[in-house]
Amino acid sequence: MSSESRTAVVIPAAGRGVRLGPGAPKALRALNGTPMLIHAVRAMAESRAVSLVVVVAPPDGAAAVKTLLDDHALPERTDFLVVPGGESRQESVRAGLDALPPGFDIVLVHDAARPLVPVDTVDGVIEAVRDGAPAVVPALPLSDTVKQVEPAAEQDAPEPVVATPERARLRAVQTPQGFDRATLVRAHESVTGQVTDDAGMVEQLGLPVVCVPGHEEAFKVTRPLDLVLAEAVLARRRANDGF
Ligand SMILES: Nc1ccn([C@@H]2O[C@H](COP(=O)(O)OP(=O)(O)OP(=O)(O)O)[C@@H](O)[C@H]2O)c(=O)n1
Ligand SMILES: C[C@](O)(CO)[C@H](O)COP(=O)(O)O
Repeated sequence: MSSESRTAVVIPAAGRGVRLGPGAPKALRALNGTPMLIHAVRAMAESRAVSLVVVVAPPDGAAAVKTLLDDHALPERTDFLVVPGGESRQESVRAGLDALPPGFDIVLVHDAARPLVPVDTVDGVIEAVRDGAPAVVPALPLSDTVKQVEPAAEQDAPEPVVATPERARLRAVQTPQGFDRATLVRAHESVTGQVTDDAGMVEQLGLPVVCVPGHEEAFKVTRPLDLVLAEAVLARRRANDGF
């Protein structure tokens, strides 16, 4: 794939954010006064390689998300589309893919819930796809030892440990995940089971997926403590910009 290849990003933003607690859909909640989704959109549009961003809005919230995008300053070189999402992340990504116009050979899929990913991480993923990998995921080594368990039937009941995978061979994967468009479309057309990320669908096609370095600041806002961390990261960026 050449450096002439055009890149689009699909941002699934249709989740409710149940683990974050009661409130508006997660992507619309504020971080430092600005909706998480706007941070995520800006993070993608900061890459000069990205010329289209497709936002997948909560099913009944597409009009509100369009207004939100219109009301915030975003780079003029990037086009934006908004489509309604589905019941699962997988369905939402599929809705975004269906809305992609022709002419984009590289597609990134980026969680609205990872609003602070640095542009160097985004560019690293795009570069690896341009270099010929059909599927690329940013990833970090784990800090904790991981146990495989037999899940308990009751919440908080003790769970028997089945195995301890070798930590050095494990990675925690983030987004944006990057794909050769035809590969991602084929994965979404042919893989029907439950998956938790798009690269997992490509794996199921038997195609290679590679990891490139992720970034600590690309963490996913999932639980309330993550909001505290996200605001602290933004405060640190502001302080650094001040010097
Ligand atoms: N039906 C869904 C579910 C999730 N997502 C998006 O997928 C990303 C990752 O999902 P997650 O962090 O699990 O978000 P939620 O599903 O909102 O979280 P929860 O499971 O706590 O409800 C988020 O940007 C979320 O908006 C989506 O577009 N459509
Ligand atoms: C895609 C993802 O962010 C990669 O780590 C993650 O799998 C999404 O999981 P979620 O439980 O749907 O947030």
